[in-house]
Amino acid sequence: MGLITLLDRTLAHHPLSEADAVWLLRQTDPEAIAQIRAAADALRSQLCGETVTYVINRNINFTNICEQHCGFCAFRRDAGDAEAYWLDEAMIIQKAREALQAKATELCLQGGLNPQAKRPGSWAKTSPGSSLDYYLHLIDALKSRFPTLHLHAFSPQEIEFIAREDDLTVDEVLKALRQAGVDSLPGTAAEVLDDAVRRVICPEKITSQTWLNIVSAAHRAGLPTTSTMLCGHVEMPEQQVQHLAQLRRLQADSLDRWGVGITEFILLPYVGEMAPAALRRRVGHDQPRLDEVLKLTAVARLYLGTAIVNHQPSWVKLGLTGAQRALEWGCNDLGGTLMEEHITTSAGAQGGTGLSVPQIQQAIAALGRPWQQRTTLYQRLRDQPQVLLG
Ligand SMILES: C[S@@+](CC[C@H](N)C(=O)[O-])C[C@H]1O[C@@H](n2cnc3c(N)ncnc32)[C@H](O)[C@@H]1O
Ligand SMILES: Nc1c(NC[C@H](O)[C@H](O)[C@H](O)CO)[nH]c(=O)[nH]c1=O
Ligand SMILES: N[C@@H](Cc1ccc(O)cc1)C(=O)O
Ligand code: SF4
Repeated sequence: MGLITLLDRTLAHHPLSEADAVWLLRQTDPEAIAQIRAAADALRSQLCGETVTYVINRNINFTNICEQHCGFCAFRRDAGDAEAYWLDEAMIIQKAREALQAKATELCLQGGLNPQAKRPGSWAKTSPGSSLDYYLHLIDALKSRFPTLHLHAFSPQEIEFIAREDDLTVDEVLKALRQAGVDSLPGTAAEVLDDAVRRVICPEKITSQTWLNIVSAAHRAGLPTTSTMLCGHVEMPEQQVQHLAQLRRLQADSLDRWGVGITEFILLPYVGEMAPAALRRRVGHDQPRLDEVLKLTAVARLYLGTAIVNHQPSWVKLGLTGAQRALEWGCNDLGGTLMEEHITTSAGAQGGTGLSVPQIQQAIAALGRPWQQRTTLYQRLRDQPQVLLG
């Protein structure tokens, strides 16, 4: 089958096969790549329309103390290191209050896996207390004060960490967090869902199957998730497509069984500049290669098809101009204002740590597209999409 026929079939919602997706990723001819971009952009237009959405949120990375040592992570520290930090609850509440004043609808909470983060409480069996009680107390402190803020919190890796520390099941942890006020989970820690890649870049992390099981368990517990892929390091096109295939299958299964699933796909290009030297040297580039990221952005849009319709680039990692380009390669969302970001910024990302609402709106308007504020779960917040003139 020729390229044009394949792309036309995809636009007619014929699911792309894994072999065809790999073949698309291997295209190097500029004309072929232009066709792939155009098809991804057309599918975006068909499934999402022209409007580009964004969310007003604050990102809080509440501790960088982490028991793991992922090969790409410049953020983690050991307890006692000069730059180690662990925000207390009063500080987190203060940040949430500021977020609400800035009209945020969401707090995104993620941190290191800190074995000291324990509290006495109903789940505690021994003296320093339980990990789950620490997280529950934090969520309750935020939800009781700011009941309208959507709490997008804790990656599948953090869920597994809590369960392991307290000898609980993942289901028990998810149920308790949901009851306390967690509204959805960030789908980070996915990296590449291929255990050969994970052995190289994050050998201590949960396996691919455990990530899939926890995301599925979250959906079963009524918690939507996002989905991500950390790309641009040691992985091959086959492994990238394997990752997308597992997301597509998981989404079909979750929506079919529980009517709750993945809300968006976010490509996270590896930033190596200040990341640990071993992987940085092996990868051989410090900032994302935009043309590779854009091609993968387009193929992800085409492969995920009607299964995951919202695609978001990471402006933190690509810069706002790179993220604008991604909006022409299949993306329909610009993500959050963030207000602060520490994870990829500490790795040397150049996109900055926050965007104002006017910056986001102007970046979208400059592409001639309407913008609209959304909630975390993609409900549109204003009645009419608006276009900034001039
Ligand atoms: C830092 S972790 C925070 C939550 C938790 N510690 C975990 O690993 O799931 C969130 C995500 O940031 C991303 N990340 C970390 N370092 C990065 C880097 N140098 N470049 C791009 N993304 C990075 C990874 O995809 C990781 O899963
Ligand atoms: N939280 C970080 C993000 N993105 C989060 C999104 O803005 C938002 O929470 C999501 O779209 C929910 O629907 N990106 C980063 O690069 N770093 C973060 O810490
Ligand atoms: N964008 C992710 C969260 C995230 C992404 C990248 C990071 O480096 C950190 C966090 C989500 O909302 O699900
Ligand atoms: S990516 Fe997450 S788990 Fe891995 S070292 Fe960094 S903070 Fe820890």
